[in-house]
Amino acid sequence: MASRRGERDDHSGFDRPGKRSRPRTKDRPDYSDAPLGRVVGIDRGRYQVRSLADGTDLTCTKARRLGRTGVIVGDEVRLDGDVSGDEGTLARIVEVTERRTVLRRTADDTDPYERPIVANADQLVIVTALADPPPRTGMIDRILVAAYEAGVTPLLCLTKADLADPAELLALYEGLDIPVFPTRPDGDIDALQAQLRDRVSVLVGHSGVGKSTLVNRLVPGIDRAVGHVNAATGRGRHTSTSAVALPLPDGDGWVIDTPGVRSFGLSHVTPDNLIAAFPDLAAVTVDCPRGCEHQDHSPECALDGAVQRGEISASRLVSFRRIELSAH
Ligand SMILES: Nc1nc2c(ncn2[C@@H]2O[C@H](COP(=O)(O)OP(=O)(O)OP(=O)(O)O)[C@@H](O)[C@H]2O)c(=O)[nH]1
Ligand SMILES: [Zn+2]
Repeated sequence: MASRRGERDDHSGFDRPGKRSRPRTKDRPDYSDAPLGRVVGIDRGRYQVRSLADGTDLTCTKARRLGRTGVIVGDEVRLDGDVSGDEGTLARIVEVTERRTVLRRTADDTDPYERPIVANADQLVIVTALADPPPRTGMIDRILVAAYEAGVTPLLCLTKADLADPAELLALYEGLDIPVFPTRPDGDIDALQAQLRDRVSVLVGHSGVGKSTLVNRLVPGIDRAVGHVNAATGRGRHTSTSAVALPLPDGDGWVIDTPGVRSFGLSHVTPDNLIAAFPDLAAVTVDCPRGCEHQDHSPECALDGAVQRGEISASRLVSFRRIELSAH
């Protein structure tokens, strides 16, 4: 049973029915002075946590009452147990502090199972190759929606600028006020580094776009495995398997690398939330008929009139209507 000992939760008894007569908050130990750490990786039930006090790397278990998926990469957590970080020791996560942001996705638009992927990111870097594999604007739009829904500021990093000109793609997004950073092997990444400095930035992109290559440049010495794009499918191998937070060498910033994704499901986003991710359009829809779905076929949708009068850009409306939430 030695291997299970680390999983035990001394406080799980507080959930027993007989103990409910007093308010539960009073039953809980007060962890407000317990040391803080940031979850930097999760692997087979063990949590890698970096102490916020002294930077020590700790291996942790999790209090059972936090639930099966209650702790995600980027979480700031309170720790109990052995926080020495010495070889073979285990600390325990006893509390997750309130998340400033939560990035979620679903496997596809019909998947009812929402996967929170990263907590507390300030920025979301959408990593898209300009070629090999070719850019998929539908995917960019979807990740943008997820970013707005999460309360995270989106940026666009366009890799492989040595292979194709970014102009065409940039034209599509010029009205969106999103910072754009083209990268190429023979160019510097100073502007991107300045944007990431002192912030927590999560990198999201299709497999094979060059995300690992980028992380290796941002965090020298980290040595993320670089895959190879399959010539037939244009897809990369899934060389990374779970999100991992890496400290940037200069300043207090972090990048959180996520596994390459092939799709970005939004079944957790309702149509109301979707329009909220397009604030310029949302302002116009107050003039729509009741129950308007704001689509091409929607009679008297106020968005069409606003485009005709030049009040909103046509490409913004196209971008919005391209995202069909099939689950609703
Ligand atoms: N020409 C060119 N090739 C690049 C560039 N960046 C990355 N590559 C190549 O693209 C391929 C995929 O790069 P990775 O960094 O493994 O891509 P990834 O997005 O991490 O892919 P997964 O690990 O599958 O998620 C590798 O062969 C890289 O050498 C670039 O800016 N220009
Ligand atoms: Zn409408």
